[in-house]
Amino acid sequence: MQASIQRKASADPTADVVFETRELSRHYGSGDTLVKALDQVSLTIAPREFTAIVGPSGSGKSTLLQLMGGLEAPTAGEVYLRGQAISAMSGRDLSDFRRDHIGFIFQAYNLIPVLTAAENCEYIMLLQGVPKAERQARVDSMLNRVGLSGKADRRPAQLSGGQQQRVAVARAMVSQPDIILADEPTANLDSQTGSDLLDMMHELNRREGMTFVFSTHDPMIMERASRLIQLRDGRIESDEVRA
Ligand SMILES: Nc1ncnc2c1ncn2[C@@H]1O[C@H](COP(=O)(O)OP(=O)(O)OP(=O)(O)O)[C@@H](O)[C@H]1O
Repeated sequence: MQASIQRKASADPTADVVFETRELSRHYGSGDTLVKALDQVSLTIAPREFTAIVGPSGSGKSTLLQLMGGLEAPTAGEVYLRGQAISAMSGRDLSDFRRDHIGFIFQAYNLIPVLTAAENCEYIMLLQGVPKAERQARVDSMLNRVGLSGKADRRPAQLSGGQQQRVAVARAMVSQPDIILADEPTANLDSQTGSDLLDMMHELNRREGMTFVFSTHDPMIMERASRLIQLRDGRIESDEVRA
């Protein structure tokens, strides 16, 4: 009995882990100017978590998110997404993997200014070779879910900051990634707009099971988070599961 349970568990060791970091470090400079932005951080993220990474300025939050997303290379340690070592990939393999498995939401929205809201959402699926009819159906459905179906043909400059960030959420979700990494997504929004955006992401998390990891100073994100990871000086100071 015991043996069969163990065999079943080892058949898919990543089933209950989306993300894992092992002894992850990122150092800048050397000698007297050495900064351990991240220092041997090990953590796992389970499916459907709504995790906030918090901590004082300079504690390593953005660095951790950048390393988790493969946007920066670690000095030491490993990053795994669904059991695949992102930290061992480079070049085209890394960018293709990132495109297909990770959604990013940035503080400054980072939409392509010459494309409409719909085209911004469609862009990654174009690169993935998703057929046109499916692209359009997914974009329509996603823009509807973020409350922007009437604004599909507007370019970013014709949208408010909150609406642009909704497009960014739709763009991150529409290619159905394993996880969404959001770096201070509400930092440029007024509190009502930020609160509405968070309610929307929380709803997507609960209804569709999308896994989110935020780096943030925003108390509104902390209130809604199912898990709070507190960093200090590049290390995990506390890790609290709340739901
Ligand atoms: N490119 C870099 N070169 C040198 N030091 C860096 C670099 N990037 C980050 N650091 C340093 O690493 C440490 C962690 O920075 P990081 O941006 O991850 O912190 P943070 O918690 O996100 O801060 P904030 O809340 O202010 O955004 C800081 O001491 C920072 O100065």
